[in-house]
Amino acid sequence: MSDRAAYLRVAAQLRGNPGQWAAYESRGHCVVLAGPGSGKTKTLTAKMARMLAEDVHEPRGVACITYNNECERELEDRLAALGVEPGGRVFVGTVHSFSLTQIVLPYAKVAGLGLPERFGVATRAEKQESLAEAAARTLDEPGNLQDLDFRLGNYRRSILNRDSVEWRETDPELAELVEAYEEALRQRGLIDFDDMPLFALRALRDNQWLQRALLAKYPVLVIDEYQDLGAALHRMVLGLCFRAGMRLFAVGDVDQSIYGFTGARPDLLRRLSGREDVETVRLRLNYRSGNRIVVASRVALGEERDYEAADAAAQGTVFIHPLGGSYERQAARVVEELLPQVLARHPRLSYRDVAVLYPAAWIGDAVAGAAEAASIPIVRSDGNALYPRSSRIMQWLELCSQWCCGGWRTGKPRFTRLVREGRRLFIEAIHSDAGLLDFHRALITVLWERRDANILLHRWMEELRANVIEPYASECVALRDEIETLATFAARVAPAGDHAEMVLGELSGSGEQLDRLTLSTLHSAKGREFGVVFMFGMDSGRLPRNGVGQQQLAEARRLFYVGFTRAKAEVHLVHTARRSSPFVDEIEQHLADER
Ligand SMILES: Nc1ncnc2c1ncn2[C@@H]1O[C@H](COP(=O)(O)OP(=O)(O)OP(=O)(O)O)[C@@H](O)[C@H]1O
Repeated sequence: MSDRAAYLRVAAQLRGNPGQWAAYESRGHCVVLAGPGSGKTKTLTAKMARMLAEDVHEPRGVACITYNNECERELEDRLAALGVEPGGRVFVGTVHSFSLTQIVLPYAKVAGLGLPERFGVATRAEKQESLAEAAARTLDEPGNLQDLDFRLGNYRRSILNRDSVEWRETDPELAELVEAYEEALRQRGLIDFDDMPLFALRALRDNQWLQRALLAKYPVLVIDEYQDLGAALHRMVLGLCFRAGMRLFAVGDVDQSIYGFTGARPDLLRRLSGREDVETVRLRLNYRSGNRIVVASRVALGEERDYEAADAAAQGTVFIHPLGGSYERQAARVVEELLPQVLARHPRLSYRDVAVLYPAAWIGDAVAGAAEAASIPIVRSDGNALYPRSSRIMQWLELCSQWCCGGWRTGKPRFTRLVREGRRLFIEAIHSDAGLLDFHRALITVLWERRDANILLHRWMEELRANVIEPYASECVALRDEIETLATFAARVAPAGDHAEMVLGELSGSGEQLDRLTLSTLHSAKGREFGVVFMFGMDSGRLPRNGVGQQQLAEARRLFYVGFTRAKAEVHLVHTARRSSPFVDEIEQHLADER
């Protein structure tokens, strides 16, 4: 299951760092608390590979939970390098997918959750419809539905006990709205994303045997990015690990908590590490960034930390660029002037080592436009991307396209991976080895005939959708929103769509296209690293936004810190002339003091 030689090689690196080694050698509950680039994920993945090989015997396995699909993708890539493949005895996924696939779907009926036999996961449109109905029923003036959705989500995520006074009295109107909304969903035979961990918690709380069943399957629970995972997961951890007996290995950094608006609670990580039955390990060395970047990042955070660069010889550089004009003009300067200078300074780097990070997707439009005008290939992770890169079905489609564009010859990716990932995706529809064989056959039949990077994407997708995706997805309740995402994308590449000319090679990012400049929101860059990072749009009023309260201000600062600490060799802070963010001003002052 894991590649012993590979994880032992990593272990040899961890041995040189007493903290990493202590975590790797830990026997009981262990929490690693450390700053950016300190090797939390490296330690976690090596530890997981080791546990699968040495501590946890087949058929038992390890469940690994992380924040979102993007983080899952990063983890899976890193685990794959250690020979650990998700599926079977290894679960890797978000708290929502853990709740749905490991608890709610298999046990809803026996755990008495009161869900109909064939419930579905609501699409965006169905959620909106249910919310509109609930708002019309319970509120005199429903107002903006998007605002309501946001407030309702926060309320559901933050107050978990529905029988409590807190639930009824903190905001009685909102509590009533939530209940009406959930009722409207249930009448349609649906649950939504926030329901998943809530139902899972309820099932675990009311059924001791279910906790034991999970323990039997997964004696170890591994959690990455704990600071952003919220109250529901924390409750699950308390029950599963400290009462039922699962062993916990968690990593996180409260300074990188950037999802307060979705219910993240960094204090829960502090509480966890404060427990007497948990071994807490702290790491100080930053293996990613040059020393100047590490020192400046402490200024960016605005709090004293004792972090330092692991390699004192690597200095790193911080640049500040006040640029005039619109974001479009500024983006053109970045792409046409600054980027070539970077690549000239670092001949070993190419586009794939550089990221442009920005506070909001619409600012990314300017950068994407400039890159396109300069014929620079990009890969974009934000809400205005052609499709959400976090979508599981789109990730699988990318893999399939890579196989068709040469992977069938090079083994990158191997066909077995397409089948394995497909099985995870359509898990509700593939029940047996014979079923898996049918899936394998259907997939190879479609893909083998379409191994051509120049084929129009809509042609390729039409066949795949008709012969593989639709027959299997129709049986999967967990995939309904993913299918909606796929349909939106399919419409854009269809003959009447705005990307009708797109060919398969563009989806796969194959060949030369694999060397692409990363464009991402600061949020989506979490957990990643690049040789050079441009932080674009670092203007006052954008980061932080105008008029925000103390908590949001602190979170904006942490977001700036997260972006800053993605860089190994260079950070470029790009802002509109005379409109710099106060965070940029602080760095500028620090650089001036250093001189
Ligand atoms: N002991 C080590 N020896 C050499 N390189 C290391 C060591 N530990 C970590 N690294 C390298 O440091 C970089 C950062 O590691 P990793 O991504 O695991 O850090 P992290 O703590 O998860 O970062 P972040 O919280 O910023 O996402 C990676 O390139 C990793 O390979």
